[in-house]
Amino acid sequence: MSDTEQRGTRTVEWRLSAVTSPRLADPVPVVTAEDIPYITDANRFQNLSVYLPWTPETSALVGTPAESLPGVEPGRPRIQVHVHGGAWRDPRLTARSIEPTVAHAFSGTGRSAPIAAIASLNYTLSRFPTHPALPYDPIKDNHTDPSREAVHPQHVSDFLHGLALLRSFGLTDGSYVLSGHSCGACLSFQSILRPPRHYGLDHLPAAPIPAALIGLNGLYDLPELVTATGLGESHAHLRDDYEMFLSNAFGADQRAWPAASPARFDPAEVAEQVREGNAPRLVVLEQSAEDQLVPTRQRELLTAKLSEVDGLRVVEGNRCTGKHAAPWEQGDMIWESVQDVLRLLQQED
Ligand SMILES: N[C@@H](CC(=O)c1ccccc1NC=O)C(=O)O
Repeated sequence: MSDTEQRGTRTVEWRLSAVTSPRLADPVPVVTAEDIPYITDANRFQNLSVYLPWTPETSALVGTPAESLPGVEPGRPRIQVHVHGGAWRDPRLTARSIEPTVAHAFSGTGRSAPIAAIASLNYTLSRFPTHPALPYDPIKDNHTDPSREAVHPQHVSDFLHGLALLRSFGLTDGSYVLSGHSCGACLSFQSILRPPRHYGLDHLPAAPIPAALIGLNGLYDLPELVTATGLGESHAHLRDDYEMFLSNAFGADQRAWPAASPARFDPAEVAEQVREGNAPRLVVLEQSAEDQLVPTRQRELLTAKLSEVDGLRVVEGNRCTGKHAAPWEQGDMIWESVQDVLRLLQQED
């Protein structure tokens, strides 16, 4: 292993690799640094990966330690940061799920890509005692895997530690677009629209502020996911699954769920964050009408709530179609959505 031990965290070197998308004929070469820990004595999910397009400049980085994000421009959105989904519990859905999107973003060889880097974060998961192949129950398994025992607000805490590492790599306010899929969308909106103190995380630094937030097939109103009206007829059969994984991720006391739900944030408080420059002015919400896991009502509720926020532009995107996982599995939809956001941001300049 070429990694070197340092201060209880690992330094990871840039290496040449390739990523694929089912929608592209050929693998796309990239320069990547994978699984960079963002906290001392990290568990196996407290890390992030960075992907760069393969260019003469980035080739020169291969074999050197990944310590900065090349191509950051102050105040210009040149970076995408992504948070994966998986119901806060699926160990098979990781930061690598952004790779098909990376392939689309960096497939135009010779042309300079509109963004300079894509970072993708892992975070500690919650228990998943009923996973068909990889079940984990803290009591039965005698706490052998802390990387699968998170309870809210640990997911937010991990994500903020990850953004703090990216800040030390050069990420600044306005220099990136933040995307999240499913529970990753929930985590992004939780972490950016409310300050750390909302979760009792006052000891953590606030995140660098993204230029825009993109929610993809996201979960935004947790109490509604366990009610008949919230789920609707099409998704009513998922009630017990939702109740199980939301209880594992947020605690069984459902009185704590509203404060953790982006669709229930106080619009006046979010407006104050926007006014002070501590939250983005643009939010794009993507929701596939054919999503078999997330009811479209989740997006409707968040659109309605965030439309009450003075100074915030809320746009319903139309790039996501097909099943719940299609956006990250195929990559092209997420990349189209990021490009839409870059265009919307340009219009505002
Ligand atoms: N394979 C996943 C399914 C899943 O991710 C999921 C299921 C229902 C509603 C939302 C989901 N994902 C959100 O992150 C699981 O069962 O953990």
